[in-house]
This record gives sequence, structure tokens and C-alpha cells, in this order.
Amino acid sequence: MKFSQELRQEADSIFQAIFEHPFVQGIAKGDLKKEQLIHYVKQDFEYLNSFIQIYGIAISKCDNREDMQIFNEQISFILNSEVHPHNNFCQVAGVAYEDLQGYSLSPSSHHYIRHMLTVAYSGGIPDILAVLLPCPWTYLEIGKKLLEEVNPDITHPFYDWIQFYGARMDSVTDKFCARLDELAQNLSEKQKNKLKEYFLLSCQLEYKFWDMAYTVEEWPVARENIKA
Ligand SMILES: Cc1ncc(C[n+]2csc(CCO)c2C)c(N)n1
Repeated sequence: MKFSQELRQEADSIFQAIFEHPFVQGIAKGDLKKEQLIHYVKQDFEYLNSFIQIYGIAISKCDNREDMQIFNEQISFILNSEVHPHNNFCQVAGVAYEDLQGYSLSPSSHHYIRHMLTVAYSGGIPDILAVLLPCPWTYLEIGKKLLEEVNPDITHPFYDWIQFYGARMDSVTDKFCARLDELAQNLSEKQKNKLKEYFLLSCQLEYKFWDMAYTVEEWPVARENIKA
């Protein structure tokens, strides 16, 4: 079995829990509250900024143009394309995207971003691929499942979101898996187990991110909702 298939198999219960999460089910039913959508976009805007920076760290560690190309493409994808699903949530919530940018991180997004940054700073390309992979992979499967199960028409409030993630995530997920499988062939069992831990923790934190948005999670002691 390929290393990426092993990762997917071990994470299956987390993937299933993500599909059943009330925020994801709320996208399917179109019944999310305005505050939940706003909290998601505020936090995800900052998450994506960090994701771009992590790709920058990854590029600084590449020793060949092909790997640089994979990460470089993804920076452009986030900057130019990933604004569409955010705009969909903003439209449904009735708020301007610009007003949701620059907020400080909630506990779970803070945790997730610090996890990715620690691995990016301390690890090599296989570590970085393993820690980042749950991001496109869980969204790919959520998008596909919602396309199948909801089969939304243009009147569905989250039509654009579902179409975007259902159709646009195969390529990056396949590229990350193929490169990780190639690199894993030269790794020891101990090294592969470390990558598995990174991958599984990112899957758990994907779940926590949905939960953070659904519960509008904040720090235990409220502060002014100041911009970062
Ligand atoms: C918490 C969270 N996880 C995953 C994504 C989806 N996503 C973010 S960046 C990217 C492209 C990868 O190169 C994808 C698919 C998201 N928006 N927010």
C-alpha cells in the first residue's frame, strides 16, 4: 500500500467525524448562522495568510525546481482563487470581505497554525507535505461528498463553495500524495511514523477548526475583538 493510502486509512475515523460535523452539515443544509460564517471567514483569512507563508518556508527548503513549482502554484491558487469560497460565505452573511480581515486568532486556529509552522521550520519537504496534506485532502472529500449528496443547484446558498471544493482540489491533493509517496520510499519506519503523527494531528485540527467556527470559539477571558 502507498504511504499516502496508509495515512488516509489511519485518519478515516477523523475524516468521517469531519463529514458529520454540524458546520459541514450546515453547509449541506444551508442553515448556518451569520455569526458562524463570519467567524469562519475571519479565522480562515488568517489561516490562509499563514499557509502562504508556510509555502514560502517550504520553497526555501527545496533542492529542485519541480518541488518549488508545486509550492509556488499553490501560493497563486490561495491568493487568486481561494477568495471565491470566502466571498460565498460573506455574501450569505451579508458582510463585506474586507471587514473580516486582520483579526486575532482563536485558540483552535492558533493551535493549527503553530503546529504547521513548527513542522515547517524544523522539518524537511516530506514533513511539510505530511503536515499540509489534510488541508486540501479533507476539503476535496467534503466537496465531493456534498456534490454527490446535496447535488446543489444554483439556488443553494453554498452552491459556489461546494462547486469550488468539489472540483478544484484533486490536482493539489494528487501532487502532494505522489511526491510524498516518492520521498517516503527512502525513509525509515521511525521517520514515517513521525510523518503520520504530523498528518493525524493536522486532521484533528481540521476538525477543531470546523468546531471553532460552529461554536464561535473565543479565548476564555474575553478581550475587545480588536484587529491583530
Ligand atoms: C482550515 C482550512 N483547511 C483547509 C482549507 C482549504 N485550503 C486551504 S489552502 C488550500 C490550498 C492548498 O494548497 C486549501 C485547499 C481551508 N480554506 N481552511
